[in-house]
Amino acid sequence: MQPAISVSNLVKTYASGFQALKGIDLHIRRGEIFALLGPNGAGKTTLISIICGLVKPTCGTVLADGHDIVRDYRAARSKIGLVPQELFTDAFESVWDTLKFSRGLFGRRPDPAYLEKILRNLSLWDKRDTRIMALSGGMKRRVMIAKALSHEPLILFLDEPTAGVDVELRRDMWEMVRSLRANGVTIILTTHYIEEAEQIADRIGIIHHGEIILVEDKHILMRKLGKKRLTLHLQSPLQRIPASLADQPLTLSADGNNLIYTFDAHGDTTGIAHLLRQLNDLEIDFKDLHTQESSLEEIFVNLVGRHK
Ligand SMILES: Nc1ncnc2c1ncn2[C@@H]1O[C@H](COP(=O)(O)OP(=O)(O)OP(=O)(O)O)[C@@H](O)[C@H]1O
Repeated sequence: MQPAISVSNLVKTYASGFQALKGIDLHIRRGEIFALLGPNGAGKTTLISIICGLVKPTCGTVLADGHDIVRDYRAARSKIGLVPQELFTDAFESVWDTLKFSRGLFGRRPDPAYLEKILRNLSLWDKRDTRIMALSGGMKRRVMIAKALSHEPLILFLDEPTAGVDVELRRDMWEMVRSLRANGVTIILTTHYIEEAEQIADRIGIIHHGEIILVEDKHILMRKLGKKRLTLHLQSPLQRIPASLADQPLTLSADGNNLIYTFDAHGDTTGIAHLLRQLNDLEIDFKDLHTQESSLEEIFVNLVGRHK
């Protein structure tokens, strides 16, 4: 099947001479939720802005649902909904008129029932006649989402959708994202809340210094790069890690009460049995122990750190 978005050898050099994207290749599958992660300044917004036709690429091609975003801009753009990072919309218009106008811009026939459904899903129906300027920040953000959906796009971009929004809106948003995906919409989101990507995304892409350094199925990524941690709660605190354990991947908590052992969950051996024997020989007793898997956040920090 043709990908929802195909990006090939995409380069962006800004007028300042700064190269924000250095030859990106990326294929977004139909109907997936793709989380694009990267530190500040990595190039996420630049990439999204090019795909949505807001910024001109220096070279390379982007196809949205098979349409070239430069040569066949209108067709490509009509497939895409964008919820930008910044809030901007016509302050004097009512919510309803804004949506109606936005749908019309894409040449779509009026469909009040569809617009009503979006507004109800976003808890904006009661505000349909309110001018945008009279809405709270969170409601304005909901309007941005409603606007992005007004022309029934196949592909939805959410650029930092939950930055500064309250818990309720965040929950509504993820519920909506899941139901859009169930209806076949492809969703690409950027977020700084990596635990959100961990919860919601099917695949993860990591961009760093204008390059895609990894694209992977979330579960595979976590299995491949995830580490496990064994924490031993000691009977009596240690001052320091004994010299005979120096070659072990151990850390001691600041209060000396916990020894933390990191191991590869998928290696042939974990080394735990050996460690426990060593502790026994050293007469280091523990009251309790527990294991924990590393989060996507830890994997991310580790990967980005390695590509500094
Ligand atoms: N108009 C511009 N002219 C020159 N440089 C720019 C321009 N817009 C962005 N940049 C630079 O390009 C790089 C990528 O910026 P971009 O906004 O795409 O990053 P980002 O990954 O979205 O970051 P953030 O997480 O902070 O939103 C940054 O170094 C930025 O300073």
